Amino acid sequence: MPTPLVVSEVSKSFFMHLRGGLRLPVVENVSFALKTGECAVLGGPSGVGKSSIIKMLYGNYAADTGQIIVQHAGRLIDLASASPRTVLAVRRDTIGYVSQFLRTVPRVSAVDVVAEPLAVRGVDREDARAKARELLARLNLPEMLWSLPPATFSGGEQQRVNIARGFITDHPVLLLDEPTASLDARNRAVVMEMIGEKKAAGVALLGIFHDQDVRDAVADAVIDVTRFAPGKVAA
Ligand SMILES: Nc1ncnc2c1ncn2[C@@H]1O[C@H](COP(=O)(O)OP(=O)(O)OP(=O)(O)O)[C@@H](O)[C@H]1O
Repeated sequence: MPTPLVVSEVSKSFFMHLRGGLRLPVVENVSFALKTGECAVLGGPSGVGKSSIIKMLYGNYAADTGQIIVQHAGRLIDLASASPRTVLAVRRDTIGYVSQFLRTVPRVSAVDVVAEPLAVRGVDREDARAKARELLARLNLPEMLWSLPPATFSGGEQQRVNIARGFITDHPVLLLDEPTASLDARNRAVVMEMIGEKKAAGVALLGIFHDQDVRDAVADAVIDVTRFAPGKVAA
């Protein structure tokens, strides 16, 4: 089965410059591969480093050591040593990300927030908006909110805008950081269905899921992050 993303011996520490340069090791020797058409889930207790791993894969956090190899534009790229320009190109075309919280932009409507990733890839703006409306309707966001900026939306409404924005493109790799944390059962079910459709389309997904029922429904593989605790030799 094709592996669009391979993580090899990645380690990460945080340096607390305001605490006398204290070094906080978080994960060591992180190694796994994502498979096309499957959803892998990062497991382990709070604080073990799940979000930090996702953020390294998206280039938000730098890895200290190791490689993050992604198939991008017909080539293999090591994200751990890629230039910022390459990281941005990978984000536009290859790796999508649904973060836990929506970063709102003042005065931009929910529809345009969702449509933007398609628009930057050259899709006609009206076509992008039509697809955005379709996703917002599917995620049961009330139509009267579509033309408003999401800054004042509830936590669950903002999360649905964020999910629509992350799912609107056809990135071959999709990272999900607790996308269902603030959702009710009806909308959690919609997201589980959307994840199933991504798998069927051949997308490789990596997620963190707070809810056991969502995890059980979507996970093809569980990556236990306690294996990568500092001082342990990863199996
Ligand atoms: N930017 C940062 N600066 C300093 N320490 C950080 C930073 N980000 C994360 N950490 C620390 O790294 C450790 C792992 O955090 P991370 O958020 O990756 O854990 P997690 O497994 O996702 O936790 P949770 O399930 O609670 O979300 C924690 O001890 C956290 O305090």
